[in-house]
Order: sequence, then structure tokens, then C-alpha cells
Amino acid sequence: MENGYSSKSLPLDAPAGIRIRGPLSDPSLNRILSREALQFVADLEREFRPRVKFNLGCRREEQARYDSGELPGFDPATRELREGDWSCSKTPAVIADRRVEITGPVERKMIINALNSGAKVFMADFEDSLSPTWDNIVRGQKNLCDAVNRSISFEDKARNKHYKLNDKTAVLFVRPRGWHLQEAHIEIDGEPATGALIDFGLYYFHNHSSFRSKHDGYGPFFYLPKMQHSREAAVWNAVFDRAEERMAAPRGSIRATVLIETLPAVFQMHEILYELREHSAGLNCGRWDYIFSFVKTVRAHPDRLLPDRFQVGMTQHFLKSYTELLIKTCHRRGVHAMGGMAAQIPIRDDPAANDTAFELVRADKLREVKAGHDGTWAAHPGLIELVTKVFDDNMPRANQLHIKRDDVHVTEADLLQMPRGVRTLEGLRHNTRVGIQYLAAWLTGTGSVPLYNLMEDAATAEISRVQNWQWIKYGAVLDGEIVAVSVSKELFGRVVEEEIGRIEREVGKKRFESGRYREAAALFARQCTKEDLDDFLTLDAYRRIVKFVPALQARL
Ligand SMILES: CC(=O)SCCNC(=O)CCNC(=O)[C@H](O)C(C)(C)COP(=O)(O)OP(=O)(O)OC[C@H]1O[C@@H](n2cnc3c(N)ncnc32)[C@H](O)[C@@H]1OP(=O)(O)O
Ligand SMILES: O=CC(=O)O
Ligand SMILES: [Mg+2]
Repeated sequence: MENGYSSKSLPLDAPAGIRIRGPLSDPSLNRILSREALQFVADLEREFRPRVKFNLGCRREEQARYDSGELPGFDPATRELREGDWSCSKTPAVIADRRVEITGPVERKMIINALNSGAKVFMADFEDSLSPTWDNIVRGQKNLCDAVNRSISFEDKARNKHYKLNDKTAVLFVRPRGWHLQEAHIEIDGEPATGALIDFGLYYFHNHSSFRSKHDGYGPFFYLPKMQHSREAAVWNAVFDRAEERMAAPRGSIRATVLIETLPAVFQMHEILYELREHSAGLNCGRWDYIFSFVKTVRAHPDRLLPDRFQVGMTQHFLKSYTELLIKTCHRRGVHAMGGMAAQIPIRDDPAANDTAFELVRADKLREVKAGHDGTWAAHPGLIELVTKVFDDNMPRANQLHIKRDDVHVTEADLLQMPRGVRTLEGLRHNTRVGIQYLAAWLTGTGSVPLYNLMEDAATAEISRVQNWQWIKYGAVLDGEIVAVSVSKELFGRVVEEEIGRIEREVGKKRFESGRYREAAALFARQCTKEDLDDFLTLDAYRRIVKFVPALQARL
């Protein structure tokens, strides 16, 4: 026994070439990392790792082109595919009506609440809303197994509250991590595993048969995040083919909705659907990552500075164009076009502010349903009734696949048009205050938090980071100041110090001292002031949450 971890806490019979480097203090989790499950994910890793790495290399090459002045656009080489007549496989009946989907991290109590929420679908998240600590990842898999076999329960002893599933629950979708993230606690042939393949592989291995027996031969269902090109979708499709083949499942039983949430991907929507055509369950407008990606992609273009984050709303031309093109594309190919997440959540202690928040959500959902979306996301169980009503009142059928949107003619210029608005010191302050608090939560194991009455997760925090970076890098001139003020490292340094003070006053000294706020502030400040923008905030932050079994760490 060393530092509280027994060597028995590790699965000792991992197959050759696989090393589990994370501690498993709870023996009930061992089953998740059974020899057979590890063999399944290792086989996927060995087959697909080279393609994942190649694709990440392609991302770097494409970014280098954008950095030298090019802008993304439609690929002339795939024009025929975009213009040709083909359809994706028919959507299974069990997910024909997806009018409201709730999302949330793979946390035990939240899984039960989400499945019971009245939403049609629950997207259980290993991605934007989860801090990928080893414990969260393995425990999340266990929670999902228990949810799929309906044995999940939770006891809140402090509140004397017992949680269990209702008879009728939402259909479960799972979102694995993006291709860029590794799982450092599982090493395969001497290298960290690919996070996406671990999340997908463990979940599929443990749950595929329950799904198929329950849903007419279909499932499990997935959401696929942050892709930039159809070649990445082709890898997912090949992973699905291989998983189905290994488990003797019918081809096309796995279905996945791809989030269009990067700027390069909006020019690839037909191509992405084509690659996944037997496994597709449509596309979704991941608006928050999309805004983040917009800034990231044009990071070397000083004439493309975003206005304050609050002004980059869905009625801005570039976002409206993206959603309309997504609807038209999906409906042409016979699959769902899902809407995105409004950031407002219920505000318990302020009825007037709560009414305003609900009105904003209502307006956002009304815009989505009228545009032709087939369903949308909600961040909180308290919003399900409201969002369902907007869709019920405006979408009499199970979906709107019949609405073709032939009136939509979106060009590259539409998708690249800069949003209008002002840049303010308060915008810089808000980004900083939110970015630091979000990172502090993430470093302590929580990946989605309410901040200033809004849902914040990795995607919204990324907007704060890249917007600050962009303004500092190019010395954005702030609006509304009496004398001309441009953003500099010195000004930002003062803002960070002042905002740390404000955060300490707001959260209280005790919580501030016991949290990781100073570390988060240093990390956030470094990220915002780097000469070259990091691709993802979570790559830098992940190093700080990796926790190896001490004995193994000592040996390295
Ligand atoms: C950009 C994107 O990728 S969006 C998708 C990813 N992001 C998300 O999924 C965020 C999902 N939402 C959340 O995580 C949460 O709603 C938060 C963090 C924003 C707010 O959570 P809280 O502060 O716990 O909210 P609040 O205190 O009002 O919660 C009330 C109850 O609802 C539950 N709840 C809140 N949100 C959810 C949810 N999304 N799913 C399930 N249950 C939820 C809480 O657990 C709590 O349950 P209890 O009363 O049984 O204890
Ligand atoms: O994943 C969703 C997003 O908006 O980002
Ligand atoms: Mg996202």
C-alpha cells in the first residue's frame, strides 16, 4: 500500500501492451476496465491511431494555410458529391422525434435527473461539460452502464433524497471526447490512448447489446464533437463498422449526430454526412464551439476581431447563415438538423431575471423551430417544459424533414461575414472573470458551472480565451472609452489582478483559498498572452489533472 492506493486497485490482468496508470480506489469500477473491454479498446486504438494522428497533422497543415492568409471555403474537388442525389439511411423510429434534448456531464445524479426530465433525448457528455479527470471518466462509464441497465440510483444523504429512474425516460446519446484529447491514464504500446476511442470503446463494449434489444435493433447513439473535415468523419465511420463487426451487430445499428461546431466543418457538411451515411443521425449546430473556432481559424487575420461575446448572438448574419445551411443540407439528405444550446438557465432567487432568461430561451427556440430545426438542446431540467411547448406549438409532426429550405442560398462570404458590435473593457473583464472561474472549476473536477446566471462549459470558456488573445495580440481599440484605449498585455495584466480580487470577494476567502483560482488565473493569463494561440485550452489544463498511481509515476 502506497499513498492510499493499493496495487490491487489496478486491473492486474490488462492484456499485453496496455498499462493502466490511473488509480482505481473504488473496486466497483474494476469491471469497466475488464480484460475483454481493454482488449476491445486497444484493438481500436491500434487500428485507428495512425489515421487519427494523420488527421491531426492535416488540421495543422490547413491552419498553416489560413495563417498565411487563406480563408476556408467549399472544396472544389467534392462539388459533385455536394450537388449529387443521395440520402443517408432512414432514421430509426425510436429517434424520429427529438424535439428537446437535455445535455449534461456523466455525473450520477445528473444522469438520473436528465433521463427523468421529460426530454426526448439525453446527451451524456464526456466532452464540453466534463472535466476529464480519471475518476470522472471511469465513474462516468460505470454510471452509464447502470443507466442503460436501469439499475442506477443515487442517495443524497444530506438532503435525504433518493434518486431512481422513472418508467419513461429519455433516449440516451453519448458524446465522446474530440479527436485531439488523449487519455493519459491508459497507455497502449507505450503511448497515451486516444480519449475519443476510450470513451466510445468502453461504452460500446459494455452497452451495445442492451441497446439493440431495447431499440428495435438500433443503438447505441452518439454525438460526435469538434470535427474539422470529412476525413475525420470517415474514421468515425470505420470505427463504427469495426465495432459492429466485432460484436456481430447489424451494420448501421450505431447512429451518430455530428456537431458542426468548427468553421472548416461548415464547408464540409454534405461530405461529413456522406462519410457517415449508414450511421448518420444528422447534424447539430454547436454554436459555442463554432464561435470559438471562427476566431481560432482566422487568428492570423488582424482585420477579424470579434465584438463583445454577448453580442455574438444567433441573429448575426454568419451564424444565421450557418444554421440555415445546416438545415437545408440535413433535410436534403433525409436526416435531422438539430439546434443548439441557449446559455440561460433558471434563476431561482430573482423572479424578474428568471422571466427575462426564460424569454431569451423562448425566443431562441422559436427562431430555431421556425427556421426548420427538428429539435434543440436544453441545459437544465427547469427549461424542458418551456422548450417542449415552443416545439409542440410550432412543430405538429415528429420532425420537419419535409421542410427543404430551397429558399436558402448561402455563400462562402455569408459564412465568413464578421459579426457587428462593439468591443468594451467590460467585455474583456467579463471574459477574464468567467475564464478564470471556469478553469478553477475544471481543475477541481467540474466541467460545467453556472456563472452570472449562465451555463459555462469548455466551449464558452474557449470563446473568452481566444477573444482575449485576439484583442491583446492585435491591440484592439476599445469602444466607449473617453480616451483611446487599446488592449495590451499591461492592461490585461491589471484586469486579471482586479478580476481575481473581485472573484475572491464574490466566492469568499475560504472558498477562494481552498479552490484553484490563482493557478487558474495564471494558466488563463498565460493562454491569453501567448505569441501563438494554443489550439485548445484543455490541452494545457489537462496536464494538471492527470493523476498517476504514485508507484508507477516514480518508476517513470
Ligand atoms: C456548449 C455545449 O457543449 S452545451 C452542452 C454541454 N453543457 C452542458 O451540458 C451543461 C448542462 N447543464 C449543467 O451542467 C447545469 O445545468 C449547470 C452547471 C449549468 C447548472 O447546474 P446547477 O447549478 O446544479 O443547477 P441547479 O442548482 O439549478 O439544479 C437544480 C437541479 O437540476 C439538476 N440539473 C441541472 N442541470 C441539469 C442537467 N443538465 N441535467 C440533469 N440535471 C440537471 C441539478 O442536478 C439539480 O438537481 P437536484 O435538485 O436533484 O439536486
Ligand atoms: O457543443 C456544443 C457547442 O455549442 O459547442
Ligand atoms: Mg461543443
